[in-house]
This record gives sequence, structure tokens and C-alpha cells, in this order.
Amino acid sequence: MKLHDENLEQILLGGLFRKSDEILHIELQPEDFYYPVHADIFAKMQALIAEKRSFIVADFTLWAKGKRPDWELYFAEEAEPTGYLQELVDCTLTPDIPHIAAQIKEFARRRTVYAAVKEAEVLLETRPAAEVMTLLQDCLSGSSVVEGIRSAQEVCQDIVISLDKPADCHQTGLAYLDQAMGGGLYAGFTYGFCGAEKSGKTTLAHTISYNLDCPHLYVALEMGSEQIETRNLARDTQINSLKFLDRPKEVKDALANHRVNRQTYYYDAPGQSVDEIMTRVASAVLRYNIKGFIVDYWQLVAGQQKGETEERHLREVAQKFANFARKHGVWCILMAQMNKDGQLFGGNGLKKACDQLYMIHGCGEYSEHGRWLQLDASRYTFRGNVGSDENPCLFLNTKQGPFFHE
Ligand SMILES: Nc1ncnc2c1ncn2[C@@H]1O[C@H](COP(=O)(O)OP(=O)(O)OP(=O)(O)O)[C@@H](O)[C@H]1O
Repeated sequence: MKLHDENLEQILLGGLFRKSDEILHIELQPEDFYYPVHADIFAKMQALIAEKRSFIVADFTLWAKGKRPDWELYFAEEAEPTGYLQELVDCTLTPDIPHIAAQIKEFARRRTVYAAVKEAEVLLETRPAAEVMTLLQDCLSGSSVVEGIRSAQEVCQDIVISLDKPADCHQTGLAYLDQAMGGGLYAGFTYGFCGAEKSGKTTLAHTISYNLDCPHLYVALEMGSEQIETRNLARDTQINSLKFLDRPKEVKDALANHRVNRQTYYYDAPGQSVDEIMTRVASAVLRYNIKGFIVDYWQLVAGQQKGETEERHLREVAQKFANFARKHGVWCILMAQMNKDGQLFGGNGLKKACDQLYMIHGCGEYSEHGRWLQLDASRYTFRGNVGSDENPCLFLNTKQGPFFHE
């Protein structure tokens, strides 16, 4: 019976050297490799991804030289660890990494079952069957619970370690909103903002983006990146974005030496599905070290399957974004459109996916410019609104920009 495959392990590692970000999409652990040398290389890859989000074979040179004594059983006398790493890179075609990872995982599971059965066979010579059965069950269930499960003690340790790091929280630049969020946008959390047509969803989205002090991705499904950036440039130059349409010389002159310091990356995504968008967001996490992403807006994410209701599709979209944010340790903002009667289509799905869900409302006497935010649901703070109908927390500046200010 085949319990391991050296070549598969080599192909996988070689493939990862060439496409390091794929490591984020496979569910393998170093102990799933049969050959200790491969387990070590994979563990080093995981460490480098956590530390600097990518790696190349050159990152392993010094480290591999030091590993020579540990690996000497694997290598022929004259072979060198660094030469072996290069061989891994060179000998591989372009592998289907998730498929190969699944095969390696299958071998790891087989070895666990095989070892348990062998042990049971020996024990049965001397022990009662019931006892051996319990041992066998413990052994096998032990192997299946390892992946992705932590004890309370392990979780506690991870919390204690994380306390040494500064909080991964980024201010929106809107003080009342930051306060309601408990400081700002937190890594791993998803925030929903719903508003009726023309309530200012896009303006709120690009105002937050403009104010943020961290790299982030703006996923533009409705207005394009140039339209949005025009509003920001209009704000910078204290004019109205409509002026750009006339193309007057003074606008061009004002922008001639203009330097943009914002850390916004744009992805124009009209008609894209949630999976297509997440692939780009994942690349932006690796390439640009983005701390979060803004989706403008949720109901425009395409990909509804035949026979699937729109509500179910939207629920899955929201949940996939939220899961992605949690898994990759980035925040996510989902802008959403409310119907005229104040209802949110597919709204329950959004509510379930979000850690906080805000409704954007106009204010009675300030209805043209004033807005307040109703905190419709929150998983991690007390529920308290930001402003009220009589007391706007945001004002829409339509002379310059437009943009929101407090
Ligand atoms: N250049 C501008 N000058 C003045 N007001 C503007 C300008 N651009 C947009 N507005 C107004 O600002 C408000 C907010 O616009 P915004 O595009 O943010 O709304 P929205 O809720 O995203 O709209 P939609 O329903 O189209 O998604 C709207 O009332 C809009 O008419």
C-alpha cells in the first residue's frame, strides 16, 4: 500500500517556490509531509509568509546550509541542501497546487489510520477488544481534530501573544464613527453601511478611503476609479468634481505638481463575481500589504447561479467577504443599497455577515447635507447610534468634492 509519495512532495514545494501566495489557499501542515526535510522547508515557507507575505528560494540559502546536519540522512554525501532547493524549483512543470496538496493530505491521513490499525493489531494480542476499540477511536479522532482546532489554553496563549502587538485598528478619520467602532476598523471585522439611493454611500466610502492611513483596496463596482479619484482630487484642490468635466486650464494647472499621498489601490470590478473579486483582494494583501478593502457596493457583485435566488446569492457574497476578512486578518467594508421603503434586499444575509451594520439616514432639517448613522446591529460593541435625526454626525460638502466632514 502506498503511504507517501516523494515526487509529489517535491513538485508541491517546487511549485510554491514559484507561486508563494498559493500557500495561503492550501490546508497543509508541516507534519503532513512524510520526509522531514520537506516538512522543514514547508514550515520555513509558512514562517516567511507570516513574516513578509512572500518568499523566494534565495530566502532559504543561509537557513538551508545550517540544516545540513538534520537532513544528512536524506542527502547523499556529496549533495548540498541549497542545490536541492534549486532542483525543486527547476524540475517542476506548473503544478495544480491545490490538487497536489489534497493528495499529500490524503497520504498523511492514510499513514495515521495505518499506524493506528497496526498498533491495534499488536494490542489485540493481550488486551480486551473494547479497550483496543476505545484506543483506536481516540487515536483516529485525535488525528482528525488537529486541523483548525485549538484548545482554550492555546487560544488564550494566542491572545496573550497578540497583546504584545499594537491593536490592528485603523481610524476612518470620522471621530464619531471611530468611537462607535471602538476605535476604528479592526482587522478581521466586516462593516456594512446601507443607504437609500443618492444617500451618499459612495461619498462615505471614498471619504473613509481618503482619510485612512493604511494601504487598502477600493473595489469599484458602480462608479469607476477615475470618477471616484476625481472627487478626491476635487477635494484636494477645493473645487467641485463637476469642474473636471469642463476641463478648464486652472484645474489642469492645479494638478500639474499635485502629489497624492493616499494609500488607496483601486480595482474596477463591474460585473465581477465574489470569487473573482476575492482573488484580486488576496493578491493585493500579498503584493501591496493592504489592511482592508471597501466594496462599493454589495448588491452589484455578480455571479448569481441558475436556479439560485438573489437573496441566497447575496447572502453568500456577504458571508464569503466576511470569511475572507477573518481568515486573512484584514477589515472589510460593504456598502449596500436600501430600497425606497427603507428595506434592504437580501438584508438579513448582510446583517449576519457583518460585525457592525450601519444605516445611513438623512436628517429632518438638514436633509440635504446632514446625515446620521443608525447602528442596526453590532457583535462587539453596545448598540448606540452615531448622531440622530436632530443631531447629524456627518455633513455632505457639495461645494468641494463632494465629501463628508463632521
Ligand atoms: N459633484 C457633485 N456636486 C454636488 N453634489 C454631488 C456631486 N456628486 C454627487 N453629488 C450628490 O451627492 C449625493 C451623494 O452621492 P453619492 O454618489 O455618494 O450617493 P450614492 O448613495 O452612492 O448614490 P447611488 O444611489 O447612485 O449609489 C447625491 O445626492 C448626489 O446627487
